[in-house]
Formats: sequence, C-alpha cells, structure tokens
Amino acid sequence: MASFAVILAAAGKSSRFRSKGAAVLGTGPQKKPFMDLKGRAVWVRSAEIFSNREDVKQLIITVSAEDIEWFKQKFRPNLAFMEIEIVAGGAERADSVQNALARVKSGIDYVAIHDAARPLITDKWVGEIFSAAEKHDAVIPAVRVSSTLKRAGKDLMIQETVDRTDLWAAQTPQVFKRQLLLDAYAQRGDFQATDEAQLVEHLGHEVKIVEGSPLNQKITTAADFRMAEALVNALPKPKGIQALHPFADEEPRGIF
Ligand SMILES: Nc1ccn([C@@H]2O[C@H](COP(=O)(O)OP(=O)(O)OP(=O)(O)O)[C@@H](O)[C@H]2O)c(=O)n1
Ligand SMILES: C[C@](O)(CO)[C@H](O)COP(=O)(O)O
Repeated sequence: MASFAVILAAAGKSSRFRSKGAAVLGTGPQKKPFMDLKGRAVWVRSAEIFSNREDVKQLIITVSAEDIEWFKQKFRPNLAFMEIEIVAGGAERADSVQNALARVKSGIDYVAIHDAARPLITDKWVGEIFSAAEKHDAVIPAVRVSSTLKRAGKDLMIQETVDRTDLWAAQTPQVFKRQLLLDAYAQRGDFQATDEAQLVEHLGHEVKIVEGSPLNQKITTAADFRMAEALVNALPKPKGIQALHPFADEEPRGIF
C-alpha cells in the first residue's frame, strides 16, 4: 500500500472571512479553520477524512504561530485522537506548506496538501485523487469553469471576456510524489505560488486534473461559511466518525 502524508493548511489570516460587520462567532481567533461548523470545527472536518484512512501515515497542520498555544488547548482531544503534528505557518500559504513539508517523514511515498478551509471533502473524492496520484505522480482536483469570465479594471468596468474553454478551477487536496514536491519547493525561491501544482508545473512536470465537485468549496468569505452550513449535513459522513461526535445521529439529507 502506498503511504501518504497530509498537510492541512490552516495558518491563514482569514482577512476575506472577517469582513466588516461579520458576526463574532464565539471566543478565540475569528479565523475560518477554527469556526464551529455544525458541531465540529472546520479544520476537524477536513482532517478527519484523512485521519480515518489506513494509507495516511502522517498528518500535519499549519497554524499561525500566534494561535498555536490557544489551538493546542482548544483542540487537545482532537489533536491527540488524530495524532496531528502542528507546524507554525508562514506569511503566505506557500511558506506554510514549505514549513510543513520539511517535517514529512522520509519513508512517505506521496504528500497531499489540503486547505483546512475546504471541510466538505469526502472520503470518496480523496480515494479517487489518491488512486490517480499513484498513476500520475502529480494530481489535483478541479472543476470546469461554468460561468462566463470577465476581466475588469479597478473601476469594475469590463475590459474583456476571457475564453473559458479548457479553463478549470483548481481545488485541494493536491497530491504529489514526495521527492517531486521537494524538488518543486527547492526551486521555488520567493515565488508565492497560490497552489502547489504551479511549482510542479514550473519544473516542467505534468500535473493531471481529476474532475472534482463544486461541493468541495473553499470557505473564503462569511457567505461561503453559510453555504457550508447548509451543505454539510447533505454529505455522506466520514467513515468511523459517527460514534465520536454529538451530531453523528443526524441523517445526511442526500443530495447525491
Ligand atoms: N499563510 C497562509 C495562508 C493561508 N493558509 C491556509 O491556506 C488555505 C487557503 O487559504 P485562504 O483561503 O486564502 O485562507 P486565508 O489566507 O486565511 O484567507 P485570506 O486571503 O482571506 O486572508 C486556508 O485553509 C488557510 O488557512 C496557510 O496555511 N498559511
Ligand atoms: C489552493 C487553492 O485552494 C486552489 O484553488 C487556492 O489557490 C488557495 O488560494 P487562497 O487565496 O490561498 O485561498
């Protein structure tokens, strides 16, 4: 069986989430990975999909250095149960991932990087992406762009319509052969890639898309959080988690 390390990126500032007038939700940092999503924190919902898997041999989460002590106290049971290592995040997402990548054990075959802010991931989708990674060494989930795309100036006046043919919106978990990702980051310099695939593409290595689901949305704004609240109980529950959480008895209202 191939082995996977999973890096959960959760060290962002959530600046687009904490928009003006956003309700203060509970105590602690008002950051999206820590928000309670129908009984479980956003990051816990993302992590549990991976921690349940036999092929996941290491779980690392990036947390902003300023939040680490609070995070350790607040989520001590979850961290202990899922055996998650905490790594201090960096200024940008790529910095955070690089910090975590340095901690991946040498015997691991593949590294998956998942936005902790994508809590609606399912075991089925992860299985599809992990299987594809064993064939292609570098894979990402993505969905076809379905809206017409416009480029606009700062005045929001449209400058052009962008041809959306063959355009895809990248998602996570992005999965790579461990050495390939190490090589990609070694070449990074100070390039602030917004996803890991860009760095692997820069190496000239092919990256394969696995068609994903629009339900694997990233919580960026408060409106995204409200959408996630509406969707979360419609998704299949992660295997083996039912007995551990207070909302386990809620039947998923199937939209699948
Ligand atoms: N320096 C950073 C920036 C982002 N992330 C993580 O990467 C994921 C995707 O990033 P994004 O949605 O942009 O989160 P934020 O950077 O927090 O959002 P914003 O740009 O609104 O501040 C999130 O789970 C975020 O916590 C990270 O680990 N380290
Ligand atoms: C990695 C990602 O989710 C792929 O779409 C996206 O690039 C993250 O961007 P963000 O600005 O860091 O949320």
